[in-house]
Amino acid sequence: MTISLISLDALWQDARQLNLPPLLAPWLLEPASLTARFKRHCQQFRVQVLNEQRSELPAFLRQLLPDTAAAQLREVILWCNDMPCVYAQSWLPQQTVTALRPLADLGERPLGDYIFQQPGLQRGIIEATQLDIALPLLSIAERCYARRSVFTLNGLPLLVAEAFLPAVALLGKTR
Ligand SMILES: C=C(O[C@@H]1C=C(C(=O)O)C=C[C@H]1O)C(=O)O
Repeated sequence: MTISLISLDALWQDARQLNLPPLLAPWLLEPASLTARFKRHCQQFRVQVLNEQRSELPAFLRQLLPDTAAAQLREVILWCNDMPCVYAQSWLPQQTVTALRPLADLGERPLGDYIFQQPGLQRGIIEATQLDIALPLLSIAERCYARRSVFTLNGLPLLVAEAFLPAVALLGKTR
């Protein structure tokens, strides 16, 4: 069984009910595409793919993605002006990837650039938590705020989780 680089098994709560740090709150609560928000804040934005493979869904995600046996796991770093800003972990159920072929070979194309263009996109509630993120290759070992939500595209689900790395606080608060 393959596992993700980082386990996001934590106590997740509705982000609107949490007392979030003022500098991070606009990022954690962003209802639209995080990719689009970063592109507004950065001269250079890019996606670094860390891992993309078919995986068994971890038990702690089964309630969020019921009826999902296998999924495509995608782990990326979002870079803004050469600073690592987000570690993202997405779980794309096999039935969703089969129906929406571009999800099968995104490569360095941001997931958000695809899903936010699809008519019929719906987003569930945004949950948030704090958890330890260790990315030795980037010399990162931090307790970070993270968010996650389930998207549905014409009824087909996928889960996106994003952990905000320390560099995000340097990006300022302008929209
Ligand atoms: C869902 C979005 O896509 C972003 C890009 C991701 C990717 O390319 O894997 C993952 C999470 C998001 O930060 C978004 O832009 O909101």
